[in-house]
Amino acid sequence: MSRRRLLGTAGAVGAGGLVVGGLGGASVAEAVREDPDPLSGVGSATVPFHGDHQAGIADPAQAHGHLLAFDLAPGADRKAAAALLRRWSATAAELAEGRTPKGDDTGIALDAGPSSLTVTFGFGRSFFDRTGLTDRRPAALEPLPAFTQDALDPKRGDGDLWVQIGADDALVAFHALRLLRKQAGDAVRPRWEMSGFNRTPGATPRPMTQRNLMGQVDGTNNPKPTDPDFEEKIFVPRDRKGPDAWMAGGSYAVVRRIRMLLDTWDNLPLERQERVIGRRKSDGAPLSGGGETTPVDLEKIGPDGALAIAGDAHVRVAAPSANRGATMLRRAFSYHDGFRDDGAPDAGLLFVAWQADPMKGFVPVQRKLDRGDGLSRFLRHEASGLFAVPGGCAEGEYVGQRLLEG
Ligand SMILES: C=CC1=C(C)c2cc3[nH]c(cc4nc(cc5[nH]c(cc1n2)c(C)c5CCC(=O)O)C(CCC(=O)O)=C4C)c(C)c3C=C
Ligand SMILES: [Fe+2]
Repeated sequence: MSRRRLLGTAGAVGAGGLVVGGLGGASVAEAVREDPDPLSGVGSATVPFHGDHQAGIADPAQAHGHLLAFDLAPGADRKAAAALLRRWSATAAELAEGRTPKGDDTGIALDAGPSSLTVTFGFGRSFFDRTGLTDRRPAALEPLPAFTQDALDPKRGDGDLWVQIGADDALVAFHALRLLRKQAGDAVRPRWEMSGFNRTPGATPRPMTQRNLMGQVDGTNNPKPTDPDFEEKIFVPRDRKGPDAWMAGGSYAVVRRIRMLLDTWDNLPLERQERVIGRRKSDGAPLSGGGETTPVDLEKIGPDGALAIAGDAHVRVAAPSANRGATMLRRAFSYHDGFRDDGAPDAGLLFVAWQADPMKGFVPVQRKLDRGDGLSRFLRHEASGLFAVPGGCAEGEYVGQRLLEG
């Protein structure tokens, strides 16, 4: 405690500095660093909450993630939902800046900086009926079609409200989860929660594309914010008109819990693993040649006279060029929830795909993968959700305000 001072009043020290949170009970004074040690790069990194788009979409996926869905409690109406989103937005904005919301006595994130915390809010299809807003429900929220290989658990899918939390520190991420849950009180009932992870920044000698639990470099051919058509493919146009004009600047999130049959996969020889994806495992380079970022050549014939990228290789079947340009931004977290009764790991990918319209992103691609993807033998789609994620808000506003007050 040598560098700390106990304050008799509640208060938070702002961004850049830090500190915050109480030490336990509500009557306990808050501990504040008088002369804080500088934060590491990871701890001090911030992602602004306010902006045209919500945070947690086009920025890199963090090391820790929580995906949560809530249903509105019986009797909670549009007004209650508006009050909740106002409160949640204010809290998310404060946390993203490294400030502690008034009254936070958890102490969970004490000492830590914002660590690239993002909180992203979305609405599920059922939200609109529950709040009397059915006529404002976007057509894009039509339920996803059933895919033949789906084995979905409805209790772990969909929901009225969806929250995605990401941070490069596990306690910072949990802190946000804890506060948002507390603030929601009786207005909502938790429906499902899934937690996941990615590689921690700084764990590799240089920044690299993530690896998934199958060991593959995953994310290479994602659309980039610098691509000329990125905005158009991923976000709803800013000049959107009609009943869902409130979605301007927003995006649609498809969330799939995809279990990997890791024991089966790990028994597959390397060469066959690479054939299934169409890329090298070591560095993610396409089997058609070059390095990780070399464009995939789907026409290339190998020395054996066969296609270098097999007919059922995942990258061939999923490629935009094979799906009339269908494009999505994949921003996933790995998960491991212990072991199943048969001893196999309950592990895989919390796959989150972002697009301006699911019918021009996830749906056509998944239809094709469902039929002809070599990777699907090693996967089980176990839960699914589709959420309308409104555009970002300015300071003093809240996410979803145009819907809830428009
Ligand atoms: C419906 C869309 C997709 C699902 C579901 C999906 C699941 C899934 N994918 C991997 C691993 C990799 N996917 C890769 C590329 C890739 N995947 C999709 C779509 C879905 N994947 C697309 C559109 C692409 C890009 C295709 C292209 O344009 O080349 C790759 C290669 C590296 C990369 O580009 O990211 C890997 C590896 C897993 C493990 C998985 C389910 C658990
Ligand atoms: Fe994929």
